[in-house]
Amino acid sequence: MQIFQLPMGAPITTLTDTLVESLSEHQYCLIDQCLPSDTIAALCRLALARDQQGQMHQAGTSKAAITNPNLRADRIAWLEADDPDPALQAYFSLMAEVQQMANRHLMMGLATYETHFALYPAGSNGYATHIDQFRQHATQIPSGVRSLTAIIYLNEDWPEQAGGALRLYLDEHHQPPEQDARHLDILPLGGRLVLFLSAGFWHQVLPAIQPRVSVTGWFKTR
Ligand SMILES: O=C(O)CCC(=O)C(=O)O
Ligand SMILES: [Fe+2]
Repeated sequence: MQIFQLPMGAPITTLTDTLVESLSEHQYCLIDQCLPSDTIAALCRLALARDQQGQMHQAGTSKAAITNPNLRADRIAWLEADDPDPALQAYFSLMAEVQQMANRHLMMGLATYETHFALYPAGSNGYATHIDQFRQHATQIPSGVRSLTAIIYLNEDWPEQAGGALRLYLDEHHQPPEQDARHLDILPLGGRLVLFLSAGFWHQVLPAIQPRVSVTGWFKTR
């Protein structure tokens, strides 16, 4: 598994090269330190504060896309791009850059972005194996569908024994794959950005013994 580390204050060309190369070659991309650590910490505090203020709600699942609707443990709060919070502004700017790069260099035609904080409580079961996009008929042009998934993890540190990895299944499967099918286990380390083609990967969140905080979004094509 290749994980790119962005040097502090890396020029945007470094991010572009990494993202474009990795997405076109593997259809996924992992970048550590995607935002300064104080921004990640501020986002984490904000997510926890919103939870404490009762602004998060139990996430639902879309029937056709999930194998076991009883197994999605996170609480979520949707986010608005015009939120004045500085950490959220930094987050939305980074996502705007990602969108621009994907469109300019990979012709992805990404038009809109929807995003939420997610908080999996301590001892949660995670999120059962699912895919973020309904499968389209090969001749259909996808429209208004989730095309690129973007997750940034917000826990400052994350010991491996805490569980909670994102298990990304690597091969194409027409049905949810068995747990031991070829996969990557990606630890939810603060500042780590994971991008993948929404239609391309079955994935799940493994059970975690500690609270797991992230911000997850989807770029949609029109
Ligand atoms: O948090 C993660 O690692 C993945 C979350 C996810 O798959 C989803 O919200 O659709
Ligand atoms: Fe997902």
